Amino acid sequence: MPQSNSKLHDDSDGLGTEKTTGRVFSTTFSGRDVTISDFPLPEDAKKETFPLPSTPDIQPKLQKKKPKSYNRLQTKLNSLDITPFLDLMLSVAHERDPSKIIERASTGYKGTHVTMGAFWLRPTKKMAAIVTPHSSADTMLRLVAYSGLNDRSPLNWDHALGTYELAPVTEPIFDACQRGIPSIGPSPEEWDRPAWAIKEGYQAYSSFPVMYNDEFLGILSTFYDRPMKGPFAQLHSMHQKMHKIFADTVARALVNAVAFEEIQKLRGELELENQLLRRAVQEKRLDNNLIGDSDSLARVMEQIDVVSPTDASVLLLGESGTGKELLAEAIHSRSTRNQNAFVRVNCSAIPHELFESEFFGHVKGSFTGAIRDRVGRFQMADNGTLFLDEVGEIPLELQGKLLRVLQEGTFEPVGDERSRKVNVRIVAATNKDLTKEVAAGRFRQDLYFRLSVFPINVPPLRERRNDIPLLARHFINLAAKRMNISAPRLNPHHVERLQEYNWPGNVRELQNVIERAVIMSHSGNMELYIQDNSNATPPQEMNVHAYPSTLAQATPPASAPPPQDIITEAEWTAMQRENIMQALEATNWRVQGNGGAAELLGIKPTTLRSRMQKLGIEKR
Ligand SMILES: Nc1ncnc2c1ncn2[C@@H]1O[C@H](COP(=O)(O)OP(=O)(O)OP(=O)(O)O)[C@@H](O)[C@H]1O
Repeated sequence: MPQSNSKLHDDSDGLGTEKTTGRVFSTTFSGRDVTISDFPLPEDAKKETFPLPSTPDIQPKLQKKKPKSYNRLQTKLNSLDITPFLDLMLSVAHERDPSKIIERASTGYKGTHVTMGAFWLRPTKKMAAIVTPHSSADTMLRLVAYSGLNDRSPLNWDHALGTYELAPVTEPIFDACQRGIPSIGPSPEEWDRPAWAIKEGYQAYSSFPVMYNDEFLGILSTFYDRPMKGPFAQLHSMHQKMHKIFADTVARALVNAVAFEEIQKLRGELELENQLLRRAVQEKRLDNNLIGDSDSLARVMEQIDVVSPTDASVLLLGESGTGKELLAEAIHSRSTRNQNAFVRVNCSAIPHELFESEFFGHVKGSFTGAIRDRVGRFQMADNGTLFLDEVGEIPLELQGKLLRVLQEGTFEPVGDERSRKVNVRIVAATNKDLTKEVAAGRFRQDLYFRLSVFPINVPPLRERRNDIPLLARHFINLAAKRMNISAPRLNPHHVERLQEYNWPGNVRELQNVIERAVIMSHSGNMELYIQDNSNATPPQEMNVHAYPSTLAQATPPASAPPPQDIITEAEWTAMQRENIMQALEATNWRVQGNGGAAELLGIKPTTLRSRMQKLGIEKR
């Protein structure tokens, strides 16, 4: 049953006399905070239902004694327009911004004889978006909205204790509401009014708990300037029903809005995290893929850093297998287009008659075999990067069409007259000397100029031998991981041999040689099969087709390794020493434990220590 208050504190000294400029107030009374622990919850409290009072009949006495007043009141009640209330409830229910719900709540207290409305919230974690959780956790109430009589805004509302002063929730109200029970005081006799209520002229009140699924969120209260009894009991009863709807609507709207905000926040965080992860993956890919610390590769990377963020066309020039495609990917990853597609076209692999369709797409039926519409590479790369590998292989008669897209950004799919507009950044690569091709009339000069806005020369591997050990280790690890075996060791002798070789097939050939060696390795020992061509002069222009398979070139004789592979005892000791030093250096001289040098070398820490002693290895 709704409660009336029999016991009340005069809490004039607990009104929270501090003046504040905000609209959020601590609720204090009797000089202390109201805490939920002050009012232990009865076990079965939440299971009870609390019906509202049935609407009382207007006093028959009044009808008899003062028929005029009775009629006036009856007319007023009959003509009560609840449309604004319904509109307010709807707008609260649909609102997704918690602070706007609070704002609207403060406008919901209008009603005949309603002098003041107040909304207190528990500063729980759930409501953190609205009220900062208090250090005493969620046990204090805060006044988050209130309004004065009729249209007077809280700003102008002159309270006896000054503007913005707090009318605190009183103990009996709190006690009832936090158990989910409304607290009703229809007249001063049934409500032991505190001094501030007397001063303000509040004669009656009703307070409703704001509950969500048995959870007490706060209190909504209204105060009246006259006793709501006798002829006004019916009005008060109607107000209570509206009040109950108001409290329930606010509770649901608030919980939904807070949850919605939380979802938005999480979605934002997730998006950000995804972006960071994508970036991390990209950087990792770059770091993992582009191996090398030679000066010449560093110079290439400097140029890539400069040109990547621009939209300039880049022409990568270099022998086959030098890493031009990897560098093209690096340009894309470091550009502002990196969230969009990187599309590769190998111009040397497209049959002549399919070039146009490959680049620009086609519509169904435009030629024999065009059984459905096809999107061309330019369309796929819209807002991204199009990598034209082996660009020197594009037939002369198509070069004009390509030039037009590069100049105007428009093209027509085969069999379609409508132009398409695209925004594509071009990175091209070739192992041909394009100036010679231009001179020979096989490549359009205007297209050459268009493509080579920013030419980058990628040095062959033999001109950056410093990169060889790093690349070799990288490829050993990759191959071992793929084969699910532990990575065989690369010893100084291997390195020496790899660095002596001329690598006409560049990094691709090195990768092949290493992969083969890993496949053939036994118990961590690796044999390299490299054809000794150290004196061979690499051709000026080369492409993959002009060369026999490097793997075939490197096929070892079926017999045992050649005699030059045998090393002396002294060389062996030096190699061992070097190997141990490398492991120690790599682990910052940590001998044992996870990721320690002993683990790297695949031996026991005690064995490593005794070898270090034998070889005279001491920390530098
Ligand atoms: N710096 C590098 N670090 C790691 N791997 C590399 C590096 N350079 C090249 N590679 C690897 O070598 C192989 C050949 O590289 P890529 O295909 O990029 O060369 P390319 O110059 O484009 O060759 P082509 O002209 O024949 O198309 C690839 O497997 C690539 O991953």
